[in-house]
Amino acid sequence: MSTARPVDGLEQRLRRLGADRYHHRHPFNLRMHEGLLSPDELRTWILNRFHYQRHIPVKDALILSKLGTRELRQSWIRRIHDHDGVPGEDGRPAQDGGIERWLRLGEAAGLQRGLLMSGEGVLPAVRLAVDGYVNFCRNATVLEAVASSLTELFAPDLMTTRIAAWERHYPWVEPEGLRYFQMRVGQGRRDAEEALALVERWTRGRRADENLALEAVAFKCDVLWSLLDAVERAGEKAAEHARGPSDAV
Ligand SMILES: O=C(O)c1cc(C(=O)O)c2c(n1)C(=O)C(=O)c1cc(C(=O)O)[nH]c1-2
Repeated sequence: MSTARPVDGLEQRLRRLGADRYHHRHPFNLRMHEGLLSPDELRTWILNRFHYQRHIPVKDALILSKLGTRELRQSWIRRIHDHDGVPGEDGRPAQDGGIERWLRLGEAAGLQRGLLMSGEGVLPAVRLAVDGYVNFCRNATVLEAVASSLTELFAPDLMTTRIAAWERHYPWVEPEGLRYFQMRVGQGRRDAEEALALVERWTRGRRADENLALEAVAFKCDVLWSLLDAVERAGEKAAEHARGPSDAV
């Protein structure tokens, strides 16, 4: 009988990486779930995450341009519609997208959509993290660019936790605001399944290619982690400012 351990498949390796490095473990998210964020901290997160959200269709358009067949493009283009929405014949939206729902989330938390649209208040490190993700999808191979979306394997569970935490701890956010996350749970599951099937098809169990996919997901975890580091630090600075000058010499 062989005592060799079976070699883990790609999905198992991805799930192990996520368990370790996905932003569900970030202290800011842990505080969010425990109900410990102030209204200003939650609003800072919503405003800065909008910068990420509005760039998702841009990175998906870059990925679209790398897909070599009609079938792949037909499928991937849905992601752009999911976020940008679909215009109707009369110029009014036939289908709202995630960006519109995120603007409503801002309004539900007391942030005017004009402020979110202006980009005012987006933290420098958040701009860099989001640029990093967009440029990764611009410059990497199609395998790596598609693989970098695979953090979505972990997002639906995190959003389910988030919805429950917000209902419980932040009732001042109007329930309509949660629509973004409620819609995204199903969309994220479907997107992750689709991307995983593509990455498995392209890597065909070759270890070196699987490693490239894992590195892309590790990079994406760093993007999401850095974004929260910046938001968390902004909250600490605001609290220090509110306390006034310290006595330390
Ligand atoms: O709130 C979250 O924790 C979270 C995480 C992620 C993710 O893991 O990339 C996405 C989203 N939300 C999200 O809303 C979203 O539309 C999305 C698209 C993508 C992607 O890489 O294509 N990730 C995510």
